[in-house]
Formats: sequence, C-alpha cells, structure tokens
Amino acid sequence: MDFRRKENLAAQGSSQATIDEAPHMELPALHLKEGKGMKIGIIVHSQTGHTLLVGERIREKLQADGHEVQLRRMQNLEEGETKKPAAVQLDSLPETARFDALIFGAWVQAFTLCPGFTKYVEQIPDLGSENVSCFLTQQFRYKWMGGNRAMAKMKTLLEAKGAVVNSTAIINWSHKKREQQIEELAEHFTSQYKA
Ligand SMILES: Cc1cc2nc3c(=O)[nH]c(=O)nc-3n(C[C@H](O)[C@H](O)[C@H](O)COP(=O)(O)O)c2cc1C
Repeated sequence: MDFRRKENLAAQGSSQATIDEAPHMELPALHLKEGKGMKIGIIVHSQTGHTLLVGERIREKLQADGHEVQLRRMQNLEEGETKKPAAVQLDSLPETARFDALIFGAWVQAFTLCPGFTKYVEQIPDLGSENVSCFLTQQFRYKWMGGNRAMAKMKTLLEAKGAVVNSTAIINWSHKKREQQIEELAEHFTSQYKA
C-alpha cells in the first residue's frame, strides 16, 4: 500500500508550522484569567502534512476565540519508514512548558501510533496535571483500522507523563466526511476553553 504517494498528494497546500498567538478555555480544571485568553500549545508530529493541517484548523478557531496559540510541528529526519521509536531521529523537540493547556497531534503508522510521537513523549519532561487533548490522523476510513489502538497508546503515554487527557479525536483522511470531521474536532476542542 503506497500511503506516502497518496499523502504527498493530499498534503499539498499544507505549510510549515508557525508560531502565533491566541488562547482561552473553559474546562473546570483550568484557571482562566478573567478577560484573558489562555496560552495553548498545539504540538504535532506530521510527516506529510495532514496532522499539521488539522492543527492549523484548531489554531484558527482558538485564535478567533482570543487565545494565544503556538503551533509546533516535528518530523522524523529519516526518509523511509522507521518502525521503532529508538531508531527515530526527530528534527525538533517542541517544548511543553508555559502553556495553560496542550493539544497533541500525531498519526497512525502500521495500525499503531507513529513511533516518532512515542520518541517525543519519552523525551519531554513530566507534564504535571497539564490539561491535554489529543488527536490522530489516519488514512483509512474507520477508526478500528489502527486509529483506536494508536489513540489508546497515545493516551497511555501522555498519562504516564502525568497529563490529564480531556478530549480525543481521530480524523479518517479518506473518509468522505473528512472536512466535517475536522470541523467538528476543531469546534469540540475549542469549546473546551470557552468561558
Ligand atoms: C508507513 C506508513 C504506515 C501507515 N499505516 C497506516 C495504518 O495502519 N492505518 C491508517 O489508517 N493509515 C496509515 N498510514 C497513513 C497515515 O496515518 C496518514 O496518511 C496520516 O494522515 C499521515 O499523517 P501526516 O500527513 O501528518 O504525516 C500510514 C502511512 C505510512 C507512511
């Protein structure tokens, strides 16, 4: 199955991560400063751009709500498929400190979580009881084709770092309702931070 070719085509138009501003949020566990948005970090592992694109959509909505948002993208440096986290070399290690909430994004590789994200989480400091949401992208139309398993792993890894995972979502890239999925995800994640 040639995922790479499909992904490259589909990812056209996606761009490098940028850094901007924008947060504010409403989960009971969060301490929203009155009249101010929150500082929210969106950290994605994205090889071909799908996961980054979803991160960008979330960022747009959060910024529209007045939050200060930083979107950071990391990638594997290897060209081909790397199967084990230990063999992955990441181009960067986005920092997790100084945010009121974090959103992580990654993708499904070989019916489980991409090893680059595992490698990343292994290296970051403890997240304390940081408020976290996470999402995945996958090529197949159904979440049981790797998505659910990858999400369970992603949650376990983040919780082992002390994170409290509030929301999760999976985008099925070849699903005919992909756009709707992305819109709903962005809406849902953003609604968590409304005052
Ligand atoms: C080596 C490899 C293995 C993959 N395995 C799966 C899989 O098991 N299930 C699936 O739905 N998609 C699979 N995909 C597709 C990716 O999960 C999907 O294209 C994802 O959106 C890529 O995210 P990115 O563009 O942010 O890198 C695979 C892709 C590659 C390159």
